[in-house]
This record gives sequence, C-alpha cells and structure tokens, in this order.
Amino acid sequence: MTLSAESPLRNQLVSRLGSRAIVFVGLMGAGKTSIGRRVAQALDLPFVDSDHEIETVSRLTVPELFERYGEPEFRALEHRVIERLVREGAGVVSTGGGAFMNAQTRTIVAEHAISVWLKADLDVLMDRVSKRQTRPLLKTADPRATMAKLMDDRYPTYAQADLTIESRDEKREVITAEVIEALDRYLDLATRRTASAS
Ligand SMILES: Nc1ncnc2c1ncn2[C@@H]1O[C@H](COP(=O)(O)OP(=O)(O)O)[C@@H](O)[C@H]1O
Ligand SMILES: O=C(O)C1=C[C@@H](OP(=O)(O)O)[C@@H](O)[C@H](O)C1
Ligand SMILES: [Mg+2]
Repeated sequence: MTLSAESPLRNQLVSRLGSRAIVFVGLMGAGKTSIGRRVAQALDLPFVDSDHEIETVSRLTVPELFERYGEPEFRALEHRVIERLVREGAGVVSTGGGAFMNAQTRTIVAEHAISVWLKADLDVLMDRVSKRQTRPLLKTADPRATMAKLMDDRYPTYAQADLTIESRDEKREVITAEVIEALDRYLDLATRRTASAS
C-alpha cells in the first residue's frame, strides 16, 4: 500500500492522529519492526524501532546488552527510550516484544499513542524468528516451548492494546494495509464520538 504524502486519506488519518504516536506491540517475530516500517512509509511518518534506538544510545547490540548488563538493565533502558520516543510523538514506534509488559510503559503509551498488537500464532512466530539468532530470550533448549510460555504470559497484556491485527501468513503489504484501515476506522470513530459529545 502506498499513499502519497498528498493523499486525502493519508492527510485525514495523520491529522486525526495529532501528536499521538503509533506504537506496535506483540511477540518476537510478529512483524513489529517490518510492518511498523512499512506503515510509517505508507503514511509518510518517521519510523523508530526501540531496539535499534537502544542499540544506538548504548552502542551495544541487544544480545550484548543482555549478556553484559542483564535483562533488568535492558528493560530499564527500554522503558526510558520508549517514554522519550512516545512523548516526542515520534511517528511510528515499533517496540521490542517485552516492552509492553512494563506497566509504566503501558501507561505512557495509553496517554500519548495508539497501540497496535500484531498477533500471530505459534507456527508463524517460530517460522519467522528461526531466520535470525539475535533474540537472547530464545537461546534455550526448546525455543518453541519458550515462545509458547511467552504467549501464555503475555497475550492477556498485549490484548490491552487499542487495536489487534492478525499478523498471519499473508504478504507484508496486506498486513500493512489492514493496519492502516484499522487505524483509520479507530480514529474516525474517536472523532465522531468527540463530535457527538460536544
Ligand atoms: N507478513 C509477513 N510475511 C513474511 N515474513 C514476515 C511478515 N512479517 C514479518 N516477516 C518477517 O519475519 C521476521 C521477523 O519480523 P520482525 O519485523 O523482525 O518481527 P518483530 O519485530 O515483531 O520481532 C523478519 O524477517 C520479517 O521480514
Ligand atoms: O520479547 C522480548 O522480550 C524481546 C524482543 C526483542 O524484540 P523483537 O520483539 O522485535 O524481536 C528484543 O527487544 C529482545 O530480544 C527482547
Ligand atoms: Mg523487532
């Protein structure tokens, strides 16, 4: 899906968005980084991936951060980075899979952003994460069982996001278009509600 910067649909959506960011949440492999980037491109908005931003500010990779300083330090930095990005209204922000589990991060996101949960089933997630070995949490004896446990632990929390999109085995362009349509419907409804209340 490509919307030109002058497209009326794009302009209406972006104007209804105001200073809010669009924040992607969901498990590793759900497509937050790749779909987030495409949504930003289609809407002509800036794109930031929180893992990438963390790597820039720390000058370490995510696996190096986990190894040298441990997960709690990574989580603290992740919260600070996301808080800054979301408060800045930084366009589209794709978070790492654990970020939305932090209650303070969820509060900041609820106040300053529209959250989109990319939801995928276990087979899809495992297929996608198997291509790269860059996720420390999956360096276990049984990564599939680890991912299944993370689904159980995290899905009730991801479900608190404003929108849920099934990130199934479909072309990235199809999922991107579905996200934009869902955002458009959500913002349209919110605008109507505000208009009828005033
Ligand atoms: N709809 C899709 N179809 C095929 N591959 C996909 C799709 N969405 C994401 N991917 C691929 O799956 C891998 C994981 O996606 P990524 O965006 O890094 O997920 P996340 O940031 O949620 O962990 C990447 O190689 C990405 O290109
Ligand atoms: O689920 C998690 O806790 C993590 C997800 C990763 O990001 P992606 O979800 O983009 O893979 C990255 O932040 C880190 O490895 C921890
Ligand atoms: Mg990612």
